[in-house]
Amino acid sequence: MENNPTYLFVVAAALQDRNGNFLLQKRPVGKPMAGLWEFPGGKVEEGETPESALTRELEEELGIVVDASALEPVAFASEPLGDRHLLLLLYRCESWEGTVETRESAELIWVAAQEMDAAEMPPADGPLVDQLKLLHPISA
Ligand SMILES: Nc1nc2c([nH]c(=O)n2[C@H]2C[C@H](O)[C@@H](COP(=O)(O)OP(=O)(O)OP(=O)(O)O)O2)c(=O)[nH]1
Repeated sequence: MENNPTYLFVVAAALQDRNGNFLLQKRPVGKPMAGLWEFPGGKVEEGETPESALTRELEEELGIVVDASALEPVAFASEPLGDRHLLLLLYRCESWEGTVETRESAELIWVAAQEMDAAEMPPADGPLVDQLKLLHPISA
């Protein structure tokens, strides 16, 4: 799908800590939409499932190991992005191995879904944030 000229296929994670806050990272200088806050993740590459792509991205970007079974689908976005069409799958994840730390010099913040409106995010993310606000509190 990565090379499909029509679709940009992206996966992202709403990592949730014990306080119920979610992780956002700042898109680095040099990338499109630099400076906006986003959910960690990235493009699905050829031969990957969405879940294997996301576990790869989380290890590359944050140094954590996530089991695909811990990825809970919560929302998706489907909208034009430049001359392509973005399909973004968002998963919630509450458990991982390792300590979250940026591997790509990105700024990280933990923030409640209810407070995410204050963070400037890509246009596709607004409805995703709305879905996070509706989620039940984290499991015991
Ligand atoms: N990771 C992420 N990407 C998002 C979000 N919202 C949103 O519109 N996007 C878009 C921005 C980009 O066009 C695309 C992700 O591409 P990217 O370039 O960051 O992915 P990547 O990590 O695979 O990057 P690269 O290896 O190509 O440098 O999805 C979001 O919340 N998280």
